[in-house]
This record gives sequence, structure tokens and C-alpha cells, in this order.
Amino acid sequence: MKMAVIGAGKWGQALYHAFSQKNDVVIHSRTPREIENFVSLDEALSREYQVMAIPAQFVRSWLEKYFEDRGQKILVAAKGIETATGAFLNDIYGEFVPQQRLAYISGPSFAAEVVQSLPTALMISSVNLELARTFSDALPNYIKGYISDDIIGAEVSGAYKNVIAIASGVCDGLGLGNNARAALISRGLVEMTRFGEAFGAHSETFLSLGGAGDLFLTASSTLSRNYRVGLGLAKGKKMDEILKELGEVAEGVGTSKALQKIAEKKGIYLPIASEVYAMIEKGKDPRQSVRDLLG
Ligand SMILES: NC(=O)C1=CN([C@@H]2O[C@H](COP(=O)(O)OP(=O)(O)OC[C@H]3O[C@@H](n4cnc5c(N)ncnc54)[C@H](OP(=O)(O)O)[C@@H]3O)[C@@H](O)[C@H]2O)C=CC1
Ligand SMILES: O=C(CO)COP(=O)(O)O
Repeated sequence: MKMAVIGAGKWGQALYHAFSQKNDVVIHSRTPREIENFVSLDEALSREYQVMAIPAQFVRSWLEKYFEDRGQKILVAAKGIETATGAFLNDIYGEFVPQQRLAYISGPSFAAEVVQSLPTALMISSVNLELARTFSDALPNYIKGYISDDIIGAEVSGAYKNVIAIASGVCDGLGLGNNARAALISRGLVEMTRFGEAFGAHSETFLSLGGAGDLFLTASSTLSRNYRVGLGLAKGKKMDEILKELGEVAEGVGTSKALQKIAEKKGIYLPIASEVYAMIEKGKDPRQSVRDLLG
């Protein structure tokens, strides 16, 4: 297949590496990079299949400024909920392209391991299962693809797990132990399922690769940027210092703000997400958050 990856951050470059195993792939990003097959925006948009690895909080502005609908089929690779509006990525991309031409990739996948061609399993979700299968078949032999039609469940789980990962980093940063982390992750899974069901997601999706799989991975490893945000919060660091040190996107920060807005508006009980929001936005003492969660 003729493909283009747009967004040459860690994940875009990892997906470029992966899809290049079996396909003719080019890559584009706002900032030019010394990457083989780095092309102009026009060349990238001319490709029939696009992989969009632009971070969630920048998707709308990028589409409004640069996107031209030339009938492309699009695989959305970001994980997050838009802070300003509470919109999911399928809402935003759906304003520009019919859902029949949109698919969403999710699941346990650190870019650092995908670029090493280490074994990985991912979910590709779409209302158009034939399109999901097309993208799955384009994956390299070291990535096993699973298909789903639950785009809401896939999106919610991919976004929400980043917020639970922040909480898990706080837990480990405070040295609360393995029992505490296991309890937090388990209750986090319940919480994200509750949230997803409020939007019509299928509960079983949260036990899939994109749900429990990605949650377990991200909430248990310093490879996760979101987990490292939690470590920083536990050490009493301020958010601007944490993000400067990180130097990369941590989608859970913006998503936690979006979740707080949605929870207040729809009256959904999100105890862990609301404590993450309080630590990030209000500088709440992580130890007090733990006490409140145990209360
Ligand atoms: N890293 C990982 O392991 C994984 C990440 N993801 C998801 O992929 C998405 C991208 O993350 P990742 O690549 O890791 O992030 P990075 O921080 O590595 O890169 C983000 C990239 O976004 C681009 N960018 C920044 N600001 C803007 C903007 N205003 N408009 C358009 N592009 C912008 C930058 O490229 P430029 O300056 O060229 O525009 C930058 O390189 C996130 O949603 C993340 O959750 C999913 C699975 C794994
Ligand atoms: O989504 C990811 C792994 O599946 C990457 O997680 P982080 O964004 O926390 O690094």
C-alpha cells in the first residue's frame, strides 16, 4: 500500500518503521527531519492511506490549517480527549472525513520497542471493518493486529489509561508498594469502563488490548511519559518543570482536564481521574489525594 505517516514524533517514527516493512511509506511533520522518505505535506496528503500521529490536543488546529480531503483512508494513532471541548478524536476527525474512511489504532505499544521490531499486539477499530482489516494486514509480521468495531471503547480506553498511568506513577513515587499499585490499576480499569459505558462503549473492550492491555503496560513502566509525570508529582515537582524535563507529549495531562469537565457536566463518578486533575491543576498534595482515595 502507498502510505504516509503525518506527525514525526516518537510514535509517528515508530509506525513509519513498522509499516515500512511491507508497504511504500513516506513521512511528514511540521518540523523537517533528517529521516529517509521525509516528504512535503502535499506529497503526504496525496497518499491513499494516512497514519495520523499528531498529538490529540493539536489535531483540530492541524486539520483546520493543513488537511485537504482527497479521499484518503486515515488511521488515527493518537490517544487523548480534547481539553477545550471534551471531544474525542473520532468527533474531531469525523468533522473532516466520514467514519467509513477512519480507523483507530490502540493497544500496548511503547514506540521505543516498536522501533526495535519487538513483538507487539495492537487493536484497529473502525465502523468499517474492511478498512480495519486493510490496516491490520499492512502491519509487519512482528505486530499482531486485532479488529474491533467499538471505536468509542478503543478511544476512551486509550485516552483514560494515560490518566491512570499518572496516578500509578504518583503511587510508586510515594513508595506505596505493589498492593497499592495493583489496587489503583484495578479500580482505574473499573473507572474507565464506567466512563466509556456512559458514551456507549462496549464493556468488553476495556478487557482488550486497548483497555487492560495498554493500562497494565503504561501504568507499570518508566517508559511511559504519563507514568513519569506521576513520579514527578510525587516528588513535589511543578508541572512546567516535569513537562520541560520530559521533552515529549504526556497526553494524560490534557485528558485529565477534559475528563474533569465531562464528569462535572454528565455527573459521572471518576474518583481517580479527579484526584489526578486536582494534583495537576490545583497542586493538591499527592499524599492527601491518596488519603482521600482510601477514605
Ligand atoms: N510514544 C509512544 O510510545 C506512543 C505514543 N502514542 C500517541 O501518539 C501521539 C503522539 O505522541 P508521540 O509521537 O509519542 O509524541 P512526541 O512528543 O514524541 O512528538 C509529538 C510530535 O507532535 C508534533 N507537534 C507538536 N506540536 C504540534 C502542533 N501544534 N501541531 C502539529 N504537530 C505538533 C511535533 O512534531 P513537529 O514539531 O514536527 O510538528 C512532535 O514531534 C500521542 O497521542 C501519544 O499518546 C501512542 C502509542 C505509543
Ligand atoms: O500509549 C503508549 C503505550 O501504549 C505510550 O504511553 P505514554 O504516552 O505514557 O508514553
